[in-house]
Amino acid sequence: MLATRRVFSSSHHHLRPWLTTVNPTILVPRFHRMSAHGQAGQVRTAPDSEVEVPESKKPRVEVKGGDSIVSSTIQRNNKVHMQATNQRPKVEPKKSRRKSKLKKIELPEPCSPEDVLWQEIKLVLGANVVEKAIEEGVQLESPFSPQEEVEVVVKSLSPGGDAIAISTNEKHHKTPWAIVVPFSLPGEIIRAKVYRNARMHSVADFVKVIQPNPELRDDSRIQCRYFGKCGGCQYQMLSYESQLSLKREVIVKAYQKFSGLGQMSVPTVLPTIGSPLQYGYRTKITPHFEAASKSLLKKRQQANIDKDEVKEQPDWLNIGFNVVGTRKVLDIEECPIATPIINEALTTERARVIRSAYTFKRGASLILRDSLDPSITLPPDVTSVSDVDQYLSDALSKHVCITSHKASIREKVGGFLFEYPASSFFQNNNSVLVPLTDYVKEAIFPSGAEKPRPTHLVDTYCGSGLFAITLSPYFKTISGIELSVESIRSAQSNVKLNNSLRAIPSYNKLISSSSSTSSPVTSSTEGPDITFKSGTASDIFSSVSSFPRHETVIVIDPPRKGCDEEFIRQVVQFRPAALVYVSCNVHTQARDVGMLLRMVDEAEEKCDETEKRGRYRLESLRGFDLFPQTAHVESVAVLRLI
Ligand SMILES: C[S@@+](CC[C@H](N)C(=O)[O-])C[C@H]1O[C@@H](n2cnc3c(N)ncnc32)[C@H](O)[C@@H]1O
Repeated sequence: MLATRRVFSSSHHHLRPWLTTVNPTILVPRFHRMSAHGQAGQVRTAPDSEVEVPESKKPRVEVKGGDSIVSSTIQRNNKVHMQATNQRPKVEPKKSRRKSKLKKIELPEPCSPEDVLWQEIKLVLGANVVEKAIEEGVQLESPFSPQEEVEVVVKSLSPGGDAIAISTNEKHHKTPWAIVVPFSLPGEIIRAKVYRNARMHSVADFVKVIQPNPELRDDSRIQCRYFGKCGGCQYQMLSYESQLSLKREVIVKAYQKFSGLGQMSVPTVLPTIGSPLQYGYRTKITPHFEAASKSLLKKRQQANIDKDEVKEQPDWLNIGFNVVGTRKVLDIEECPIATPIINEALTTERARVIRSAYTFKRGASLILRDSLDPSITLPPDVTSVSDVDQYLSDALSKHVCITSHKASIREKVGGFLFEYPASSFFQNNNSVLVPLTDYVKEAIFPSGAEKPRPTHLVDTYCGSGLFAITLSPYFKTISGIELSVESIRSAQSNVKLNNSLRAIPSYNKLISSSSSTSSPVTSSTEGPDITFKSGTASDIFSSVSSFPRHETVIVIDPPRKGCDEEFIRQVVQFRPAALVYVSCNVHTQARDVGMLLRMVDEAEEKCDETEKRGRYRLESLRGFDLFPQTAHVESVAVLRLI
């Protein structure tokens, strides 16, 4: 899963930046991911059951020094099967020591990924049982030792896509204990191999399905030969419909567990909006690789082998994504959720890394981003271009893959163009951005609304201006704020770029098909007054104090950690007509929305009748699927002043 949404995630991720010092086009911050969005290699789907794998695409199954990970997607007769497991380094069980040293149960940080998993484990084991264990204050002893294989029945899916299961063997039930295992579905019986014990649960590798859930699982849907091993995707064996409904469930549970709101305050979560593309959608991937070990470099030096002499990919060099649940790199030649242009470029980039395999002092990450060709200058100098229509048509259709983090990326979202540095944040699934931004617009301007039509927009955590600019035809005044100075510069130049393009009749003609149908407040020639400011989100309120609050909408789109309390306090004080909270982490969104509604209640209770500003209703909740085949869900919450 992975952008790093951000994908990974970003995420949605534990990221450890690590800067390299070698080849400039691949010198990007290096991230170790525990999970990433959608990163895997490709095989073509066979129409019926199993997936055909061309001979050339069979994974290399290799064991190095006894500790490497072996493909969990074992192939027999050129078919991909969800069977077999990863082989991890042998860890001798330390049973006797652990028995005598019972540790206190330490609870995870609220709303962290560990906490989200823990809440799901509690649900499976029974909250009472867990509370009792916590009260007694001891770490229960795992019934399993590392490396032990166990047959489990899956009870539920965690929001991260891992299954929460319990042993099918009653002798293990004396201790309340869950097993967390990937690639498994509710109701299934799975063979799993424990590799780590933690707070009232063991983490295990998937070994094989003993009894599938026939209503959910169909392994013939799997399009990637690395599925079951790569940490990127979790749901390729599911129908798309099932993926969307699982993602809706994640939102339902997140609001139950993390908002602190009563049932009456939370609306029925609407069905998740799917991505128009379910494969080949991802516009950014960041595969990585390790450098040769010092001893290997020394050996080659002693043997007088030139560092440029690399005939074929060395056995130790894997270029790809992390093996699920590990920091080991899986060699991946193709990622079926990435766009075709990215996959084409991946071959070239891999070859370049292989040629320079012995020149890297450290591991590094590659960056591959799908972009409209930024070498086509925009706006064009219409006086010198002979065929403006053709020129613009090329500019809006010719895709390239950018591999330098310093280069500029160009993307089209409906009738708007966005340019931003390759290293900056931008949503990683272009195909869903028109539905997403249209949805936000429709939430702001619901049909049949009697209240004053909003005229002012505050785009907080605005990045390079996605919401501010796509919503610009509908507002008189817009103000955006963002921490990254680079992104703010992009947002400012994107306003200018789009204004210049709008002045070209051929451009308007070209993009009219993708333009929105509802009537804008401002005409395209007039344009709203848009200002962007760099800073932390709560700083925006000093600049928008003159905005009429009953005609103002705030869009909130924070990173995974959500908003800080100060920001929420300022929103409560300002109290605009509506809030649209877009989030890549529904758990922090639920926490923030709950906190906001409680703060509003408190403020209303404390003040005099004349000072009351009104309460919000959480009007709607809906997921958007920005990352098909992965467990990730984007959640949009709409709050309106009653
Ligand atoms: C999920 S992205 C959304 C960006 C933009 N709305 C979009 O969709 O392209 C979150 C953005 O918040 C920015 N950010 C992180 N912390 C922030 C803060 N405290 N105040 C303002 N912006 C912040 C990040 O740089 C990032 O661009």
